[in-house]
This record gives sequence, C-alpha cells and structure tokens, in this order.
Amino acid sequence: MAGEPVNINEFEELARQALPKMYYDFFAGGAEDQYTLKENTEAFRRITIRPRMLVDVSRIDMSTVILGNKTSAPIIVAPTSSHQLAHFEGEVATARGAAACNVIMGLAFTSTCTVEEVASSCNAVRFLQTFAFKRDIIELVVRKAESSGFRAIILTADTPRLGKKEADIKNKMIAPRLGNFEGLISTEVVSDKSSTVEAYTAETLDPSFCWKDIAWLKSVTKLPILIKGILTSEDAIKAIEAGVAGIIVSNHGARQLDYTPATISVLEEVVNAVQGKVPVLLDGGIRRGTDIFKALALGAKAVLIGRPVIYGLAAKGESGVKQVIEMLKNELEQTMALAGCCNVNDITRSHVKTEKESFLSRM
Ligand SMILES: Cc1cc2nc3c(=O)[nH]c(=O)nc-3n(C[C@H](O)[C@H](O)[C@H](O)COP(=O)(O)O)c2cc1C
Ligand SMILES: CCCCCCC(=O)C(=O)O
Repeated sequence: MAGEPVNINEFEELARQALPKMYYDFFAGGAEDQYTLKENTEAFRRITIRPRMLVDVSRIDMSTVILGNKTSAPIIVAPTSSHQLAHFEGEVATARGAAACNVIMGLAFTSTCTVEEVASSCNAVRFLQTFAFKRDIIELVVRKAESSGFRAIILTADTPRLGKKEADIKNKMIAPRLGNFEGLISTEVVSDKSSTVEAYTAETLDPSFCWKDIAWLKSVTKLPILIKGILTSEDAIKAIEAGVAGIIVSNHGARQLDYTPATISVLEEVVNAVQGKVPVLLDGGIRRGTDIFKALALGAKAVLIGRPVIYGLAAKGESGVKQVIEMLKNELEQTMALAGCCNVNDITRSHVKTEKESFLSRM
C-alpha cells in the first residue's frame, strides 16, 4: 500500500503485514463458517442513508453522554483481549489512544496489561468488562474496577463457553500471559487438542451463570452494569427486569455462535423492546463513519469498535489507535455534515432506509 492508510480496511492490511499469521488470525477470525463475521459488515451495506439538504452544517457536534460520562463522539473502544499480541505496549497504548481522542476505553479483564497498569497510564473514562466467570473471579474484577476508578462494569453474556474458532485450532493458538490472572490460575495452561485460549476460558468461566445472578452481581458493586451480547427483544426485556443500566447489542464480533444475525439487523428489535428505559449500544462490523451514523439512526446511543482498534495498535501502536479512532470520528463528522445533521440528536430513524424498507418500496 502506497502512503498512509486512508480507511480502516487499509489499517487491517497493515496489521496483517505486521503480525505473525497466528496472531492476525486470532484477531481477525470468527467462529466456524464465519457466516456472521461476513454479515456483520455486509448488513451495513444494505442500509442506505436519506440525507437532508440545505441545513446549516457549519458546526458539527458529535459529543454525547453515556451513563453520565461525556465523550467527544458516540464511539467506545470495545473490550478485546490480549493486546500485547498486537503491540508490546498492549492495552496501555490502546487506552492512551482512546484518552487522546476523548472516547471511553472498554478494557477486557482478559487483557495482557493489568487493570492497574491501564488505570495509571491515562485519564480515559474506563469501563471494565467481565465474563460470567466463577464468582471469586467476578468479585476480583469488581474490586479492581472500583479501586482503579472504572465507571462501569460490562458483563458479557454470550460466553458460557468459548466459540469454535477454527483458525485458532489449526494454528494451535497460544494464549499470552494475562496480567490480571497472574497467581490466580495456571497461566501455563496447555492443551494438545485445541488452542490454549480455549483452555484458559474453560478454567475460569461459570457456565451456570444466569439471569438471577445479575442480582448477585448488583449486590457486590455500586457500579452501573452494561450487559453485552443481547440479540433479541426477549433478552432485552429480561435485562431491563434484571436492572441493568444499559444494553450492548453484540454477537461478540461473530466469534461465539455462528449464524446469529448481523447486529445492525436486530438493533431496532432491541431498541423497540427497551422503550428508552436504558441506553442501547451496538458493536460488530463498524468500519466506517457511515456505519456509526446508521446505528445511531436505528436507535443506538453509541457504538463499540473492536478489531479496527486492534489493527491500529498492531500497525502503529498508540498513534495507530489514535489514527483509527480519529478516522472514524472524521468519517462520522463528514457523514453528519453531508446528511444534514448538526448533532447526534439530529440523526433520526428517517435518515436511513433498511433493506426491508427498500424491498417493500419496490413492490
Ligand atoms: C481479538 C478479539 C478479542 C475479543 N475479546 C473479547 C473479550 O475479552 N471480552 C468481550 O466481551 N468481547 C471480546 N471481543 C468482542 C468485542 O468486544 C466486540 O464485541 C467485537 O470485537 C465487535 O466487533 P468488531 O470487531 O467487528 O468491531 C473480542 C473481539 C476480538 C476481535
Ligand atoms: C486468552 C484469553 C482469551 C479470552 C477470550 C477472548 C475473547 O472473548 C475472544 O473472542 O477471543
């Protein structure tokens, strides 16, 4: 590629060149046939934008407030594990990149750097993600989140066990040392059948964790809980009943159950079920500012960005993370200007046409 990357796909190509195949496959890959992986991005292409002309767009304000936290744009770094496999500075560099762009940093508990290292490295607003781990591990997550100034807990609900990522199995993917687990479980987990990533999670997850256990989680923390991995109205209603502070529509970047729908295609179902009671966020397949615009038009308060941030990190460390986030912010700003929206509240349902609506209008 000649010159600087001009879009996220070019950052992905830089990351592919920078990383050993095993690590690139780990970051880029999805579960099984990778049907959902492809759909997550393709479904955005089937939604068109209905722009409005002759609006005064001389000043565009992308800022918003998420669970009481002001942010420069409706963009959050998605919690993703193992950043030191992308760059030696790992999540510390990612968080600094997020801080430089004034967006919220979602940190995975399965990070390579520790919670404390990330917290002391930057002043980004931070949310800490936990899986449905065994309870003593969740209690540790909560203690670390509270003592290190995190503003919310993200509970990932879609991972009672790890999805089958065939590239990792073929590559015999070796999990890195995960800072927060040092001394807690064996960090030398080995498995001759599959990737050590799978072995890691098998040792820590509690597959019996269910809706009633959210009451327990709420009893051990004062932090707001965002539930991540919701794809249906039925579960959205259960999440509201369980008292979560927000919902993240997500299929885990297509790394868990294959043949789940593209997240953007079920966003509206969840938004309608939630009836404005809590904010609804979305991740999966966001690669353009136009994708963010479409998600906001369909009712998302903000989006989370997973792989693009990792690609920026792999390509150029902290400055790559910053460039990726700035690129998406600039593209969103451009989209808002050209669509006639001065701030995020101006982006409405009537600014997009879904595939179904296009189909019906042709009949
Ligand atoms: C390499 C990788 C690791 C991930 N690790 C986690 C994790 O530890 N916890 C979690 O809740 N989600 C994890 N995710 C899912 C992301 O939080 C997010 O849902 C997904 O990446 C969004 O899709 P996108 O990559 O297309 O933006 C991971 C995703 C990737 C690509
Ligand atoms: C090395 C531990 C990896 C934990 C699982 C991370 C994850 O959620 C993923 O999709 O990968």
